[in-house]
Amino acid sequence: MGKKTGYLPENVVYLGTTNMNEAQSLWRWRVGALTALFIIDLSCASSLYTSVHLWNLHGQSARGFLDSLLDFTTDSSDLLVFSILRILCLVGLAYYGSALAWQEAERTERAKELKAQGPGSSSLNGHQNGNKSSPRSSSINGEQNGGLKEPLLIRKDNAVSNGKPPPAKGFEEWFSGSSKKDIVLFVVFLLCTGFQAYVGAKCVGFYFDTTHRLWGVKGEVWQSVLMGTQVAWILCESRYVHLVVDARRILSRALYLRNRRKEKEQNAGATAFASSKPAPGLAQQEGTLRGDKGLKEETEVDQNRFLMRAISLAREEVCLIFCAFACLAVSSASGLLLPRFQGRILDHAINNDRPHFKTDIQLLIVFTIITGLFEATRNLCFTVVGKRVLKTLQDRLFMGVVRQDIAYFDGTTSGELTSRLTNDVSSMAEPINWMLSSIVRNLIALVGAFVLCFSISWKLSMLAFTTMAPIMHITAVYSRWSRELNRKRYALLAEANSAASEALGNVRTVRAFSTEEVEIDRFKSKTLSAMQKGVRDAFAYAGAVAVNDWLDLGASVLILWYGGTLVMQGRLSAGKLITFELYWNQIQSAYQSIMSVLMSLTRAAGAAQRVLSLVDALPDIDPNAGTMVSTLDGEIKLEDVKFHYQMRPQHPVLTGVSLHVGQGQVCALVGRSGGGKSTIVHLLMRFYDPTGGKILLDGWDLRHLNLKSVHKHMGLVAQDTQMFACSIEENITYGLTKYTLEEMEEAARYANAHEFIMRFPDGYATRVGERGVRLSGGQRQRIAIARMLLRRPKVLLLDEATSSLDTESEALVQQALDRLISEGGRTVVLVAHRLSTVRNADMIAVMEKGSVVEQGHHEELLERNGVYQRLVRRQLNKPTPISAAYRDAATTLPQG
Ligand SMILES: Nc1ncnc2c1ncn2[C@@H]1O[C@H](COP(=O)(O)OP(=O)(O)OP(=O)(O)O)[C@@H](O)[C@H]1O
Repeated sequence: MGKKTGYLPENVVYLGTTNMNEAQSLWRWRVGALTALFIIDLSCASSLYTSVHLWNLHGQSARGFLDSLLDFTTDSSDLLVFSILRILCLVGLAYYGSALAWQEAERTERAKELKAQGPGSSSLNGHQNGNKSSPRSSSINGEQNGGLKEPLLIRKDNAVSNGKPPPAKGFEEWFSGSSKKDIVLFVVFLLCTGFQAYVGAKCVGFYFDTTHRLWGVKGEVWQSVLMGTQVAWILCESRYVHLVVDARRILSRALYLRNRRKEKEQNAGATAFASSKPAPGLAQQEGTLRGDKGLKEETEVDQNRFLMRAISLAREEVCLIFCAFACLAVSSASGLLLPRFQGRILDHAINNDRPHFKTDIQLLIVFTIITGLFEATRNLCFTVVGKRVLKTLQDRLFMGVVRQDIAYFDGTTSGELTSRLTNDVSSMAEPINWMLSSIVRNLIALVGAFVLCFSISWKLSMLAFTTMAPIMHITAVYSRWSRELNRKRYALLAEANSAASEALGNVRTVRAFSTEEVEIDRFKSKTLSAMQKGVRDAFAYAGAVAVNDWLDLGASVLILWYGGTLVMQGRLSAGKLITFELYWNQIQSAYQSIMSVLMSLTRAAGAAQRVLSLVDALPDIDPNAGTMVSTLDGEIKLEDVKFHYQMRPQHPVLTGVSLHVGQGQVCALVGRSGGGKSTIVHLLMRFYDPTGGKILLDGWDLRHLNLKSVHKHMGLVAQDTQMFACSIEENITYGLTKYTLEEMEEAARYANAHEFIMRFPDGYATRVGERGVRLSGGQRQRIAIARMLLRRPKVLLLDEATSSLDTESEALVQQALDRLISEGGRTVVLVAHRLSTVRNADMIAVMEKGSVVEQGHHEELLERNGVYQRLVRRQLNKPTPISAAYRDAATTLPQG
């Protein structure tokens, strides 16, 4: 399921929903579940109490009840009383925590509104400005499709992204924030864990009824199940109080946003909110997933979804996975038997039972070899699967990126994309690798060891498991916190990547302006912030692991204490105690392995979201859809074409362009810089679709034609000549599978490129460097022209194709183009500033303010005494560039 607002970048935290119905049902459901838990808890306690008192007729009177309260081993009155007290406390704490969550949600929303209104706002009352909400505030509060369907967002502190540390919080602000609520929740946790430990301790010392039966089942079993259930429910209660508080926050936020929306609608009229368009702030946000028609939904990835996707990615490797699972089954089964043999060997040694001792030693050796062998094979299979999944993922992501609409690339940077292709993919694939190899194995080990522990001594197991609740709680708290932190960290790493590739891509400018230090600082500030987050995560992780380890050791002490007592009483053999301890260690290590996989899944969920969103996003302009075109006459018609770029929606570039270029005609687009000439070329190539009107090619709407087949008949030489880091030959023949060397050389000759190419020692094999840096601008442009000519297109689009050339080269290239044009049968649309380039065109279209203001021949337009004549006159009177530069400098630079 995707989010309604489209792609949500890493500085956004998902909190749930603002849909009122969803929020309310979430709240009701969680409150209901907590109530049910309380009822079960109380039922367990009272059933236990009743069974003890009915069967033992113990503590009938009020006095007896009070006495039995302190009777730890034979009565359960204490459990009943403590259950009632605990439930009352939890209800109170849940209520108070919910109230705090409510306040917190409102405060956060108001602060966000304030922030969005800018530094000018001085009070917390954002209501006065309701009718002129800034783009940012409307992006947060705006709801699409007329409903409260927008997800809840919290933006990270912008200061972090600017490389500056966020302002320090005052104690008041700190303490009045979510910390109070966290303290309440911590108290809930302590309370529940304390009671759990109490019930656990009671389990081992309690005298269960061995004489009575109910429905054929022994009283001992009934009572131990009741007590065991209570231990489990207490853990659930703690968790559910957290969930209720969280649901309250989501509900209060939804309510707050609904009220604010109503207020704003009353103030500003329904128009502002009834619009189904996304708010401009969000629409222009960089790094968002967008298609040609606007923002896109992002694939939301949480742990579970990540798991499902990982499984579906690994589906192709089903044979290897099957083999791995077979090995896993054998190694797990034999691995689970090892502690049993170890315990038995110890018992045989104590009892001096040599024959059994020897047999068990032999069996232990055999099972150890089997376990190791199958374990190694399983590992190998899963590692190979992991590597293959990584490759599939990399390929799919690259496919996903390349096929995106051009509008997407307008709103992102190559550094950001490189970061996705490298960092994010490997961060996502790493846990998949682990997960496949470790999660199932550890689950088997965990469940198996759990059952075996209970079979050895259920009381010992109950005691040991009381430490599981805090371990699980700490792990859950850490993993939630770490997920958000890592989401931010990945975003910062992408920003660092972006800064680096920008600096490296413009390294000459950086050198010319001596801004190396500035660029280094910019990069460092990003990596520093990312590193700080990583270090914080490492500290928290170390803390969580340390506490878990202590608890783990604590459990071992409990096992040895109670187990040792049982051994001394002769109720348990030393070997069984050792077996139990070994199984317990297995449970611990399996649990920790599962947790670390889950934690790495959590960390990787942020990266996975960035990767899978692109993998899943289909372009709005599908180059493979539409009617195939086998030949093209080349007639072009623009009918009232309107257009604006998504990143600047408030600035219309074309306001209604109508133009007809007949088959084989040459049309020159002229006009002021920024008038929209290149935009028309982009629309003809269908890099974007017009926002109004239509473009017809041979009478067909361009949107209905198969773009790939259309592009075969079109040639573009763009303003910024694009080269690949390979040989000149590869650059000229780019995208062609069939060509002859003669054809290539002919194209190069046509473009007046052959001569300079042959002057290079390696000729056509000369490598041009990244983006053609080893060539001059003019050389690059001539190679681009040769590339286009080799395809012999029916429609030529020349966007200032000779702009980088000196007068001599321009004359040479112009000659080549003239020759090509004069061959006839080709429609040419050329954008040019130089008079010499446009004067021979069949038609000149003069563009101003997004529309064609004049059309006609050169002479015709000159006679009109209009915009074209002024342009020509200005060009004829144009001072030399150098004097113009001096003049501009003199008028624009501050004097003195
Ligand atoms: N990808 C883009 N996103 C947002 N705005 C853009 C984008 N490309 C161009 N623009 C804006 O659109 C307007 C028209 O640009 P265009 O490149 O079509 O002008 P032009 O007439 O070709 O200019 P020039 O002669 O200088 O090349 C300009 O204001 C420009 O800033």
